[in-house]
Amino acid sequence: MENITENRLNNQEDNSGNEPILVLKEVSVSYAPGKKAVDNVSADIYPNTITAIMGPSGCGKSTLLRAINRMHDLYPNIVTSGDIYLKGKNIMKMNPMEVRRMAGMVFQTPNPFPTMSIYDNVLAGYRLNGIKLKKNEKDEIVRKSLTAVALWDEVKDVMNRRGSFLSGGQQQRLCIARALALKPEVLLMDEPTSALDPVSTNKIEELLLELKKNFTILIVTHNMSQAARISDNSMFMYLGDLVEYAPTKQMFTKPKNKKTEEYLTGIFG
Ligand SMILES: Nc1ncnc2c1ncn2[C@@H]1O[C@H](COP(=O)(O)OP(=O)(O)OP(=O)(O)O)[C@@H](O)[C@H]1O
Repeated sequence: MENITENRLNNQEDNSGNEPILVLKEVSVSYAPGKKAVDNVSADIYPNTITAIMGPSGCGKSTLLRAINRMHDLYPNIVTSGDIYLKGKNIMKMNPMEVRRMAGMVFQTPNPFPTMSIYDNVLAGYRLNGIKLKKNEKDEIVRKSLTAVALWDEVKDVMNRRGSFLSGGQQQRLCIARALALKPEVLLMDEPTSALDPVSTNKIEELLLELKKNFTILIVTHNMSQAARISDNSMFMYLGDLVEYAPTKQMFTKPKNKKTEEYLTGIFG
């Protein structure tokens, strides 16, 4: 649709002197031959930013996000093409487990492992990766990760209780802690607050603003006011295309593309 160079980010001044941490180059994903759910998407994402990915249902937001941590590899019928560079390394050529460690994923519905304790939930990624840790290392990772999501004080005395014992908002913070425990470069979040009440949503939004000091965050959201509140840059996708990628303020006040404007003003979506 648009020339891909348009989508590098329509305002470089915020990023002067910065190398992108994540580079998408002509990324396409097909679930069935001849039909692209994500079509030739290119974008540079800069460190310590929050990027909102918006667009109507079925436009490819989740599909794009999943490509970034090689989740599509789990299904042989899904074909991904193009290149994705994370900290300069082409993730298409890396071990998928390493990619998933570097690009942590948080889903729409909080999904702590129901039979595991809070403590073990935080460390689940290490277990899945077959990484053995000493007790003091584990304690340190659990404490730091839960502190980073502002959950430590609430759960430090009930660490052996199951993750499912927590409220929905706490469970989502536990899932974010689980992703952070692996010290990722990028956090990929697929509508992480859509199952939460406004108070829990507000806490997660505050948390994301805090976390961006140390991480780079991509968040799929249907909530335009959320995108306006927390994101630095926004992507608008439509029918698999990345139609517009710009600083959020600019996109919300002066969208360049008619489709973006129609979506943001509620004409469709
Ligand atoms: N596992 C799958 N198998 C086949 N087609 C799929 C699969 N997942 C998604 N699709 C199709 O790919 C396209 C993009 O879907 P995707 O879930 O990425 O969109 P989305 O923008 O995240 O939508 P939503 O906002 O509703 O979550 C849609 O046409 C969808 O039907």
